[in-house]
Amino acid sequence: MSLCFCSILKPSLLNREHDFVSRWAPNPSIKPVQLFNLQTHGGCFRFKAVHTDGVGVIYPDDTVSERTGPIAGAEPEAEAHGVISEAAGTAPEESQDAPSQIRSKRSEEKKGSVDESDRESRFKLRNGREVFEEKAYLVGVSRKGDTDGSFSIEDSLGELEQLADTAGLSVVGSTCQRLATPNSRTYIGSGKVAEIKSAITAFGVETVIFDDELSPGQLRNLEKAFGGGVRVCDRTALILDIFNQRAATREASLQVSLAQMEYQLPRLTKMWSHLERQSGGQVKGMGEKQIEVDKRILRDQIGALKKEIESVRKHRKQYRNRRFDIPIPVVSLVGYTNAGKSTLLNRLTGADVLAEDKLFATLDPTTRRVLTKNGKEFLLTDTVGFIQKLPTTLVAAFRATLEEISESSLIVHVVDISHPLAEQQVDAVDKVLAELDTTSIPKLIVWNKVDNAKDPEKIKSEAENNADIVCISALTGEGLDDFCNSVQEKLKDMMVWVEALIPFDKGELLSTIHHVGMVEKIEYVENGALVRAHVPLRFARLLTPMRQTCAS
Ligand SMILES: Nc1nc2c(ncn2[C@@H]2O[C@H](COP(=O)(O)OP(=O)(O)OP(=O)(O)O)[C@@H](O)[C@H]2O)c(=O)[nH]1
Ligand SMILES: [Mg+2]
Repeated sequence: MSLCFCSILKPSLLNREHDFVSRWAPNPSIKPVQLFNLQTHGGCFRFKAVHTDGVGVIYPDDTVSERTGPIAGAEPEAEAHGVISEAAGTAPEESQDAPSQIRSKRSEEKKGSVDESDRESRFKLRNGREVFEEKAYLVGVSRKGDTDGSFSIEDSLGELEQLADTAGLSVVGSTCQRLATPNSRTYIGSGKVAEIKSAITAFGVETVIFDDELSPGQLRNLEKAFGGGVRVCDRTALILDIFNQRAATREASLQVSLAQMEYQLPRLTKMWSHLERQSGGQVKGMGEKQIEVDKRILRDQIGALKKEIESVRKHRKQYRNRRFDIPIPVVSLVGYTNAGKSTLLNRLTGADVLAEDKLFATLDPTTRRVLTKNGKEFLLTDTVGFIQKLPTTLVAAFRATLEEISESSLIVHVVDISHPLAEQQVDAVDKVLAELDTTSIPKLIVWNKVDNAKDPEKIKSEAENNADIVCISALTGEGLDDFCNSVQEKLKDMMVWVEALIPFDKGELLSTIHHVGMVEKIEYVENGALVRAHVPLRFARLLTPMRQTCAS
């Protein structure tokens, strides 16, 4: 993928020595090649390659595409999809560039290929970066028999458009097809392929985005069918790209890189088979060997990333354990992307987490202390938003972050109740929560953006009849006291009943009971304060030596 819309794999993010170096040359006159910028290009790869001595241009795109033909012994599904692109005059250091620099460099390249008058107007400022707004065309497929009440194909395409917009693309059209089973070679039928080809010409489309994950072979075949340098990609690549653009911390960058590599690993298949074709079969088997080498290198990088993420995970756990020493319950905000989680955290704690009308504004968890009006305390954690068809590689890569959720005392599921697809979004979030093994954690549902709902009164009265639902507007502040009370009630259900005699010289314990527990009665007696209260289990253990049964 190029320009603003690019899934740039950052091989040297962690260990520079793990750079993606390929030593394929069988001929001593051909120097080893360093692949310094591995990008998805419609799910396949475009390597910017230079010889390690910094000279020479190898296999421009055109050469490869001209030579692309049926591969002997290859399954149609597993057609070659690797392309080594021209890199004349490009220094290998480019791999060390920040993504924004790489982006703008690619934007520069693109500038030359687009009509002058059109060009300038299509450079837009996104997330503080100048990006070239590619023209995108969306394609969705609905399966016959898909009647589970989830997102309709139109709804899903609407969401894909939002994702494309977030990634910095301009959507110029879309189409969908109903199929019993997707075509194994091109996902959609040949008539649809022809229809999209016409749209590409008519609208000057540069990128075609499919709403479902495509196989590597399907991606390649579609790119070939559309021709003319049109990129093809799928929803997963788009989401990975947004995450890549949004990753602001080291932890998020690591997790995104891992997800990208895991997405790309199966797509390396047959990448090098062009070598066999170009050499007229004289070095038969070379491409095959190279795939293995490249896969091994990528696997090594994945291994290194996983180790690094594991150390981040341990760090995070230590930090959480330290937090557990303070017996304040942790409440996690979860929900569909754009539901208003960060706005709620900001409103309750005065935090300054980025909250905006874009998908996936938040990638890293932020925890802040909430002090309620009645003097109670709890910790509130904002987390990454979910989406339907969330790539499993992403969930797996973000496990370290998502552990925050599975170790909290209470999960608050924030729903944008004003959204026409609120119900479907709730189902999508529940699906991800089930994957995270959170069934034993109590949940509170928050219907947010009630100020924006068509019939707020109806929604409020519906919520009143359900003890597990609170209606709020994080924007206006409406219902926030009710929210805090409901959180307290839910937390109380998780607490244990204690009766303890707190000596006068341990006064600080008494004030902690007030902050984190629910005090029923305090009686001051000769040698201390006799307390009857609900307290968090961890704190109850601390009080064990002081526990006793009160007389009344
Ligand atoms: N009208 C209205 N808008 C809201 C409310 N709460 C949040 N918003 C808006 O909804 C948009 C998304 O809010 P965020 O807080 O960023 O949503 P989020 O759930 O954190 O989103 P991600 O980080 O992408 O998962 C922003 O434009 C907010 O101003 C609300 O109660 N009413
Ligand atoms: Mg957020």
